[in-house]
Amino acid sequence: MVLAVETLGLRKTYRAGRGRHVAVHGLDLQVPAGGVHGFLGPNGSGKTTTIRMLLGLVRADSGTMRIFDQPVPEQLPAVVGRVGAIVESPKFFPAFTGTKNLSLLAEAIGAPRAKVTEVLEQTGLAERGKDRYRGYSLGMKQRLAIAATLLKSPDLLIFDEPTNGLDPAGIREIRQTMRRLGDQGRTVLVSSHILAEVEQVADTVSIIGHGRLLAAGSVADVIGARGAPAVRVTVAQPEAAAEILTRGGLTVQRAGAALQVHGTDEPARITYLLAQHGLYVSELVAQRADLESVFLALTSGEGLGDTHTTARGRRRADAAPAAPAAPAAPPPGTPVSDRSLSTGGADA
Ligand SMILES: Nc1ncnc2c1ncn2[C@@H]1O[C@H](COP(=O)(O)OP(=O)(O)OP(=O)(O)O)[C@@H](O)[C@H]1O
Repeated sequence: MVLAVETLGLRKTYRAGRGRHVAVHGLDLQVPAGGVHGFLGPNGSGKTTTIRMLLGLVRADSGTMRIFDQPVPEQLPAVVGRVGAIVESPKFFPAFTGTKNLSLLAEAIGAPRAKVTEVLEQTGLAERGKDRYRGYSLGMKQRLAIAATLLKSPDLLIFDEPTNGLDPAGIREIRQTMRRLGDQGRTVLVSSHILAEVEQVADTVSIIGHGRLLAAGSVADVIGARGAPAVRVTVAQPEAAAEILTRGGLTVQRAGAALQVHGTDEPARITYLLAQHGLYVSELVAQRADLESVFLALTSGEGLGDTHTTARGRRRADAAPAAPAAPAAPPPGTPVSDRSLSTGGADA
């Protein structure tokens, strides 16, 4: 597999009080060349720090990084022409049109004028190029930022949370733009903590928590390996029901007032176990496995997972990261170590 980006044992610590906080913790990342790669993790899991290290904006403590097989940051000047990134909101002149803003940038980097029209088309802004930037919606502003990165025809595009603050229509536009770029054979590395949008657009994903890789591979592989279907159960006494189902060998998570039950795809087994103890369900919904459920299971304890009951019936509000009750063996093409699935949080 040809890789656009590869990191090995990447580590970054920041000073925190008298000690150090581990932001990126021995991260092994592999981004295949061509297509859209979702770089997923909860807030504070180390996505931005990783991207900033790749772009030479922050120095790594240890580990290696390669972009298109060139070691970076050492060889960054050799590959930077092939890389376009949006890490922070770029600055445009509000009183100038989109076209004018892009023309100025094109001139600055020596890109041909025809390129401006081309990138406006690629980002779906052709119709609005003559409008002033200050009248653009947030989604259009973000697409203009993407258009600006496309001026130099990069092979690798790195977007850090590109849909932050956008409404659903804006999110869809960015998603379509990323998909179009991936279909053109470019590599799009997009970080996000919003699963639904990434699941629809990504070919492959890496999921991180506390700066470690928790799962990676194609979206189908990652869901297939860990996204066992769940059943959502609403019952009058959820605490008692959770105990009973856990004793019955099922894995139970609290999901608001309801329970999320893994370990069986037979809802009848759940009703049977509960009815034996005089508990009757008011609602039972079999749920499709998706990236979101995998993500929540892998990152429970990272601040996103719900309180859940363990096999011993203990309630843990802050379980160790990556603690699905029975982690499946990593499927082929899933460079995940058991260590990263079973160890605790950052050891700053
Ligand atoms: N300059 C810095 N100094 C100190 N700590 C930092 C710095 N930058 C990031 N951190 C810490 O490092 C950890 C990782 O942060 P990072 O921004 O990389 O995560 P993230 O996954 O991108 O999160 P988000 O989605 O919120 O942007 C966090 O605990 C953060 O507080």
